[in-house]
Amino acid sequence: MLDNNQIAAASKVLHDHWHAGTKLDALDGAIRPRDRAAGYAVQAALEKASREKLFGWKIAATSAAGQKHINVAGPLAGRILAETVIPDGGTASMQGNEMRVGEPEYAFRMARDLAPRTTPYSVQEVLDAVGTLHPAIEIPDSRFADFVAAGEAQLIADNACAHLFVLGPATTADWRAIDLVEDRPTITLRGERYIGHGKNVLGDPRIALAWCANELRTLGLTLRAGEVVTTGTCHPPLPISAGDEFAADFGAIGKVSVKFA
Ligand SMILES: C[C@H](O)CC(=O)C(=O)O
Repeated sequence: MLDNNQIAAASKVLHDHWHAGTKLDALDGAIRPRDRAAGYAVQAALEKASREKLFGWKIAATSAAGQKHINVAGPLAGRILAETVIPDGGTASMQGNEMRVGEPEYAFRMARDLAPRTTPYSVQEVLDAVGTLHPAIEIPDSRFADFVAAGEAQLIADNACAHLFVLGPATTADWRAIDLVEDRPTITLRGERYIGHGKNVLGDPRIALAWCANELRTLGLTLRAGEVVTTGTCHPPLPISAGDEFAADFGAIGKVSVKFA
């Protein structure tokens, strides 16, 4: 495990690259996290260093395609900072973005805090604390030039590939009655249509949400009222370029879009 100085040094390197829009090959051996716990410790320090308000949480790699994209075996949690949130219909800069993909996602906003616990939360317990469901788009990136080689501990330290995030309006329909497993949003990009599938997200986006609550629980954290959790891409990451518009229509759940400049 890294000591506090090593954690602070690793988070500073990542923070500086994040803000300069530059990439690194790997964290130096002396400050490189080697396991998930060390990765999350660096990520927490990164949040502190940013002095930004926490908007919510992202889950990377809840789908087979997401896992393949960053070469990990299962989900990783990351923080969404307020400065990285773009309004629905707004414009995202491609500057410094090497990953260059857009991802349609299901996002939940918490209505109330989850009470801290030592035992796992059930899916229903977490859902009972949710207020709203939203269509969302994630625009991930990595501070590692070769994110496929970085490994899960470094990817967790680097905030689970968080970069930019677009939250659509809250679903007006009774979202609790919608079958999220069989939901199939349509993504329109450069005149082509792509169909996502709720089932791709850990079998059910609600299971992904509960995974996040339980992952945070093991870190001594809990989901809080107002926080948003975006559950990971429901379609293989779609390549994007400046000039594109990425529009996702989730049917009864609603629509969300972003332009790239
Ligand atoms: C960056 C990767 O595509 C992982 C991810 O953010 C996701 O699966 O969602």
